[in-house]
Amino acid sequence: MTSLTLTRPDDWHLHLRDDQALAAVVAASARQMGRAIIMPNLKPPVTTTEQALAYRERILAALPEGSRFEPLMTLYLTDNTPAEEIERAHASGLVQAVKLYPAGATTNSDSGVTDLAHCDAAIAAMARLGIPLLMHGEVTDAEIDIFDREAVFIERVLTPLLERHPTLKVVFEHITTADAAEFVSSAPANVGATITAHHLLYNRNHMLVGGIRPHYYCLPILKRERHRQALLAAATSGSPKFFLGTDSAPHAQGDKESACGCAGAYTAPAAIELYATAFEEAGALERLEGFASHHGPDFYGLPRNADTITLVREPWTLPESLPYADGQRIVPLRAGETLEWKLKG
Ligand SMILES: NC(=O)N[C@@H](CC(=O)O)C(=O)O
Ligand SMILES: [Zn+2]
Ligand SMILES: [Zn+2]
Repeated sequence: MTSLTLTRPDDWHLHLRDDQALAAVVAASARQMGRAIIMPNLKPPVTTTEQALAYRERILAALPEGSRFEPLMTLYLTDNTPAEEIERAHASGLVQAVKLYPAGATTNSDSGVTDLAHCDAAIAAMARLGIPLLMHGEVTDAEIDIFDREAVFIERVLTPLLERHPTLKVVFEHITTADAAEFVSSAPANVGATITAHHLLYNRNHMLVGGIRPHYYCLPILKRERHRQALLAAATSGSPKFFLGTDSAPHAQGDKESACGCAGAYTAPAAIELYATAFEEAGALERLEGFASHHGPDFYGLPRNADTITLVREPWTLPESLPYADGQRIVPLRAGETLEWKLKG
């Protein structure tokens, strides 16, 4: 196969940051994706509908001329989010989901939820209004090993939540384990999951063998090969529960290449090409369109995109770094390496 045309994909998990960083990264997603679910973990976090709508305006203002990219906004759930805020979000028509960060789990999650019991009224409103809860699915207890935090989250947080709110739409974000893939596969239709390109392409050896490679460090952390294989099987299974969410998470080069480096992989510049690489490796390129372009909008109850993109088999090399905020640079995942597939146009 030398060319592949797909319904235009959407990114169901994207970090765009703000200000100069936003201006530096938004075009990379807008040229590939029709829409994206925009993560609310800014400093300070996007906790109200009013803030989400203002952030949306800043994103639209940062887009290249003529772009039709649509940011789908989210609210950052806190211990104090009132049910009325969920109602305002729903009434706006522009806020599509609410994001759960367990307090301290990841980048800018300090204002996150300490115990879901505090959020019961807000979650009941979400279940009633059909607003999905997007979850960073890791526990944060110091005694739980970082490689086990996702599996323990299923047992301690996700299972009891779904018992209490069985009709709540839940997206288990950026899943990284066989445990999560199995849980979602056997859950009812209101439970879906996003899978990143980097978790389909890499295991923890890529990050740690022959030197520590900070650009592969993200949360949830890369797992062992058995888990990567389970994620590939889920993504290429054709199941409508699994869809594309890059979790492209830009951090300046200096903040990654540091004695205490930030978590996050910047994959937006070659997102669809990275997914095509993973699907081809699994011998399942014909399943890419469902995963990238159909399952997400179907889950969210939104129309599929009406236009298409074309990938061509044309090797190209990702730049070593790209311009970022305040004169800094940013290193995309696979920097300086060659990709077989290239987005046309
Ligand atoms: N994935 C990451 O490693 N980092 C994300 C936060 C997140 O999605 O957990 C970020 O905002 O940098
Ligand atoms: Zn996360
Ligand atoms: Zn993320």
